Amino acid sequence: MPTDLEPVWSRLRTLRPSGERRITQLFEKNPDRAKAFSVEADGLVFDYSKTNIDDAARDALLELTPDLAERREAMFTGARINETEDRSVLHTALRNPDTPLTVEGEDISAEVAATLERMDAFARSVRDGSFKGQGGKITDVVNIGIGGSDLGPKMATIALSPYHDGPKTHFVSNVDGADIADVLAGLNPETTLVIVASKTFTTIETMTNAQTAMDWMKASVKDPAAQFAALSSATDKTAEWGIDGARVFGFEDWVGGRYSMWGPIGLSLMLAIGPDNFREVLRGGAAMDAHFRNAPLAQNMPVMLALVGIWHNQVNGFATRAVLPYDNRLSRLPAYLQQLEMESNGKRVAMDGSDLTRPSGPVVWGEPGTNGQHAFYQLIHQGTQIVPCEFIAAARGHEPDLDNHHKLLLANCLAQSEALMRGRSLDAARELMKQKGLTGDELERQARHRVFPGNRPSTTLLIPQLTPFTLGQIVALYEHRVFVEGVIFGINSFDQWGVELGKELALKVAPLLDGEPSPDHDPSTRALAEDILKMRASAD
Ligand SMILES: O=P(O)(O)OC[C@H]1O[C@H](O)[C@H](O)[C@@H](O)[C@@H]1O
Repeated sequence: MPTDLEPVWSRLRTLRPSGERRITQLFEKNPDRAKAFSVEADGLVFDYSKTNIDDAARDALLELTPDLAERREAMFTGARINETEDRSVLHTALRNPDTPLTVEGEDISAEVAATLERMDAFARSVRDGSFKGQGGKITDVVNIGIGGSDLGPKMATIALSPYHDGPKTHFVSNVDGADIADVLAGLNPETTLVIVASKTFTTIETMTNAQTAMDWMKASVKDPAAQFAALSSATDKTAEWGIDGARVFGFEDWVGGRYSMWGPIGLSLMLAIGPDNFREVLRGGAAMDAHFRNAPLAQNMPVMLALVGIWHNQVNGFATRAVLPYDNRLSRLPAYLQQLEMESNGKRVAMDGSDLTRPSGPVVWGEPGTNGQHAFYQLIHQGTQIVPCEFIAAARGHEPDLDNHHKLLLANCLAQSEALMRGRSLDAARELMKQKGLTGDELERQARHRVFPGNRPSTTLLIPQLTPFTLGQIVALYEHRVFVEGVIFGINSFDQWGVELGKELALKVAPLLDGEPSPDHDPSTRALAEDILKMRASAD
């Protein structure tokens, strides 16, 4: 029976700062605040001092976690915590292949290690050219997958481009033919390896793209299936595609799609950066696991990241959060986190089926800095909504010759969080206008446009450098944040029934586009389908 947290939630509401209290005052009161409201984990620093959380609020937030230790152990040890699908949740086992783990009589770690060895051997053979396409050494790899079978490997492959020394890696996800057409254009089928990544091996987008790739390959090579590999939990289905079992890498249903980049779904990443670097990603994830399992809650990075998020969304009512990596190679991290966070915690009922009494997860969005600064930061600084910002920055880049760029990047990151907190008062804005020679009503009017309310919260995650190890730490950090939030909300973070509906509906609508009458659809949908048919006909 989960502990009743209502009294803690009520207290948290009373601890929301009144309009008068500013974050800057918290720093005045406590000169050690920057350190006291930061957490370290194996070289990573998470600074949440530029938020309106004070000691009392932090203490109360920590009281939201009475069940956490027990639930955390339940996850790590393979209890069936995904109750609506009756499954264990063991993606952590994928990055801890050397830690013995037996679940329900099955030696999980041995299975994980064996699959990793097979991936390793296959990746080496592709990279060294001993595995050949029908036109010689593999030059290009196309990963076909969607959702969790795309976002993780794609995000990580972009993030780790300085480590690429394997074949060029491409990703196709959208069922829009434009996606696969653009990727295949210019590739040589004789030296391309196609990876079909799908946990279920039934996802219509992926299967449609895979068929198109197979047809493309068939037009040029004798044995197209020989240049296909498959990553799936449904290894029975991969056989139907004629893909040799030696190139099929299976995983169990205890790996959720959005948590799957650590295992076979990461094959495209492994091919790009090599098995040794891939294992470094795993080591980074495992280091964050150990930290999450062992660090006291107040010094526990995923726990504090989760509690800060809860403070902003559930307690203060800020509806979204922005993830702002000041690292161009983390350009797909916001998209990755959108699936991780919103598919996991975008729920409306508790584990027992009862309605939630407060919001679950917020809307997550973002773009790399500094690009975002020249686009949507206007709203973040001066809009009427408060958007808590999660800045991410690496102390060092990978381009020593361009260190001037990197310092400027970092300066921008720090400047933004400082400006969000401090703002600019009306008096300071008036002074600026005075210096420009304005007076009277015009000075006042112009000054008001230049006021920044400030007191806007942000956190900063600092990493030494974006490496395979630190990327592993970051991804595992966010995974565990989602877990902690899910435990506190009392929801199941590991199912995704909300996505299933879309899959069913698309199949039901398809006949409309073939001109078949279908009274089951609403008038708007029918009218739109008719317009589409008319437009398509007039273009013929
Ligand atoms: O890997 P697949 O079985 O093809 O699934 C791909 C994606 O499908 C659905 O959209 C699920 O909601 C995602 O969690 C999953 O990652």
